[in-house]
Amino acid sequence: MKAVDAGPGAPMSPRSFAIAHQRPKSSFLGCSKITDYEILGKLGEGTFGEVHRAQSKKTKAHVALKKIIMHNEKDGFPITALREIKLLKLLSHQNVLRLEDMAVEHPARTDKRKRPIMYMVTPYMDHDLSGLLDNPTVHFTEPQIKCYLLQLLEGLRYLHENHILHRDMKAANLLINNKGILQIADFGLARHYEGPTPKPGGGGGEGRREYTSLVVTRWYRPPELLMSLKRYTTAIDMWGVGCVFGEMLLGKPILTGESDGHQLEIIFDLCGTPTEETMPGWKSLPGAEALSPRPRPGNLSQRFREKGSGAISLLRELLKLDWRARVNAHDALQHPYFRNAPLPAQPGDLPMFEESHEFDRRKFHDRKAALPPAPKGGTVGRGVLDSNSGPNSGFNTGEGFHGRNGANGSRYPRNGPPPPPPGERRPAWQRDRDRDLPPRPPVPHDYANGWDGAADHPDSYRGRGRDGPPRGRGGGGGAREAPADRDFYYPSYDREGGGGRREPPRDDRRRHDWDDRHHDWDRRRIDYDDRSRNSRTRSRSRSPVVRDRDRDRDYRR
Ligand SMILES: Nc1ncnc2c1ncn2[C@@H]1O[C@H](COP(=O)(O)OP(=O)(O)OP(=O)(O)O)[C@@H](O)[C@H]1O
Repeated sequence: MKAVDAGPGAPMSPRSFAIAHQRPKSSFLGCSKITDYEILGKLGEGTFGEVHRAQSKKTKAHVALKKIIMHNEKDGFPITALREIKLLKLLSHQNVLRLEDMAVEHPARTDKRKRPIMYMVTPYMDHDLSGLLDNPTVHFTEPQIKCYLLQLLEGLRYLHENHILHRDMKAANLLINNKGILQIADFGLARHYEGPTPKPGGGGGEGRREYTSLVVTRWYRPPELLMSLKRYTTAIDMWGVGCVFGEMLLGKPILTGESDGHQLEIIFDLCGTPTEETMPGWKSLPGAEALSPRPRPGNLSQRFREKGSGAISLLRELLKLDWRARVNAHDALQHPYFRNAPLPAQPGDLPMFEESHEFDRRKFHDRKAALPPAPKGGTVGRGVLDSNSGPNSGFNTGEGFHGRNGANGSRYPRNGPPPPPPGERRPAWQRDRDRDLPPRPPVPHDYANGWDGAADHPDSYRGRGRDGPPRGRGGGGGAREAPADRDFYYPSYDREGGGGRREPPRDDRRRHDWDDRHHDWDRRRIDYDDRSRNSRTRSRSRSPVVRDRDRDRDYRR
């Protein structure tokens, strides 16, 4: 499909974008029944749903089914999921995951739930990059890294030229098949971008309007977002590409911050402390006011010295502190790194690997599984973990409409992760390997705090509703109910002595005021925590978010 650029002066509205991007009708099946697919096993558990592998009974093609879970049946089909579906239906590029069908599962007669469960159907991909990199038997060669990176940049150039911000660029969202094709997945946070599309030689350019800065998973979050820039650009995705590139080079994530403050610190360690030269105007960013980082030159060349000057040079371009000067996808594709030996491999020449998905590592390795997770929310929550059931569990069992079940909404029960289900796919290499990494970072607070999206355009692909106070349900560890007319998820902080999250008033003009008041309220909650617990209790019981904020405060001091 031809990229459509309305030109710098005339950004496209989501509606005109949709009209300009109609995919041929034949490329989308429509709505099938879940019984048209044979479920083969669980592939992943994202923030917003579970992903299962299945085979189409008609075509025999292997597919992935992403279950759209709803916390509350009465909330209806989540509008943010609708937006993700709508966007995915428009996109058509070799390096962007394609939505092929929607499948519906009607509840059994005996089932209490009334609404059907919907599944998004995409082609099955053998790996996600995160899972693949975690496999100790897999070692990427330089031509292979170049091949994946080229495909990632092609996919991103397509998205950016079409005014789409992905906003959750990370290795786990890059799917790879055994034909060597890489595809960008998970458009749950993507949105229409109203700024000018990046121009050759023009970096990311200047942002035109404000969006929420609480997007992108922490390890992949660029410094400008960590410092709360709201007028950001497509350059936020390019930072994520830099992190993924570094991760492919080193075989593990390169910036594994334990809190937002720590994340900034390690970015400064790598890229140098910002100055007016390297990041003009950084001091006036809202999140930088209290920062006085110790000066350091950055150690990028040192850390990647074995990877060659070409890789270092491209990495430097992608990990530029100054988002305006950060290389865009178009220019990155022209970087000499791809023209110098060893040349990029062709996808078809790449070796085949044992299938690997992030979920396997999370379930069997990652300490994240055992931690109380950061509050997560958004469109759809987490179903009950089908730990002790077969691969088809969750299908016609009614799980799709369950709420979250663990402490603080953990995907796991309070006592930590369950034992692996009998017979579930489990690559041998994942049983005996523990990597020395901190727990995976939480998804952006944005997912959790419905109000953050309020800064976004109403047409945002992940915009949030805004009116009315939430109806709290209280009770430790549970989710708070969202108002029926909205697709919010309110994580509960009751155990922390706070209440649930609140959301901004409907009136846009009051939104920013509200945000400020909300932050005050947040701070008060942290103070409350400090006062009300001795330090030992606190370190045991504070949620990661509150802990992060305390740590951030210390860093900022
Ligand atoms: N088409 C697919 N083929 C194979 N595996 C897939 C596919 N789609 C998703 N997965 C697996 O499921 C995981 C979660 O999928 P996805 O990122 O779309 O869900 P999410 O709920 O939005 O997750 P996140 O928490 O990252 O936002 C992926 O990391 C991947 O391992």
